[in-house]
Amino acid sequence: MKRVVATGTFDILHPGHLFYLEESKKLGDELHVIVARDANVRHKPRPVIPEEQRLAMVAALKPVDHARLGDSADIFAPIREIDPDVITLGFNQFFGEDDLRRALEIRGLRAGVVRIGSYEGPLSSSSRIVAEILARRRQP
Ligand SMILES: Cc1cc2nc3c(=O)[nH]c(=O)nc-3n(C[C@H](O)[C@H](O)[C@H](O)COP(=O)(O)O)c2cc1C
Ligand SMILES: Nc1ncnc2c1ncn2[C@@H]1O[C@H](COP(=O)(O)OP(=O)(O)OP(=O)(O)O)[C@@H](O)[C@H]1O
Repeated sequence: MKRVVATGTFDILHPGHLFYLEESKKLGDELHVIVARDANVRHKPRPVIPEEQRLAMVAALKPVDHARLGDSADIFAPIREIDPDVITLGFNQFFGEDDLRRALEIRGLRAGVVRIGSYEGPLSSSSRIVAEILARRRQP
């Protein structure tokens, strides 16, 4: 049984998320998704949707076998528990592949790392959807 781990914030779901999760699932038999904790999303504006609600929506997607909230303090704690064969990185995730490989090796974790490509849809970005809503609802 080959386990794959995908990660992300998944604030406002769109086809790019689905593409990333479908491509991740193709790399193994069981897809586990780690959803970022609200408090850990510091590299961009805080998510609009609370973490439990983001988790519930991700868990309901077809390619997803298991979804959980990430650890608050140690991002490698869920990886130790799941013990995946592969960890996928999305096209715009800030972790470098080699940095992640090194961090896993130092901790004695055996997972390989695969970068997934991007899906080019018109509104395939949570932040672009938020910007579009703000633009359309702005008072004249
Ligand atoms: C291997 C790996 C494990 C992660 N584990 C956690 C975790 O336990 N808790 C958490 O809050 N975020 C975790 N993250 C980070 C988020 O899931 C997400 O990748 C990060 O916030 C970047 O968000 P983005 O999808 O908006 O680029 C992990 C990321 C990676 C690559
Ligand atoms: N258009 C897309 N094509 C492929 N993968 C995507 C796409 N959008 C997001 N992903 C991937 O889905 C995962 C979760 O993405 P995230 O929650 O950061 O959404 P996002 O739409 O990129 O957010 P934001 O627009 O706020 O940066 C990440 O691994 C990310 O690379």
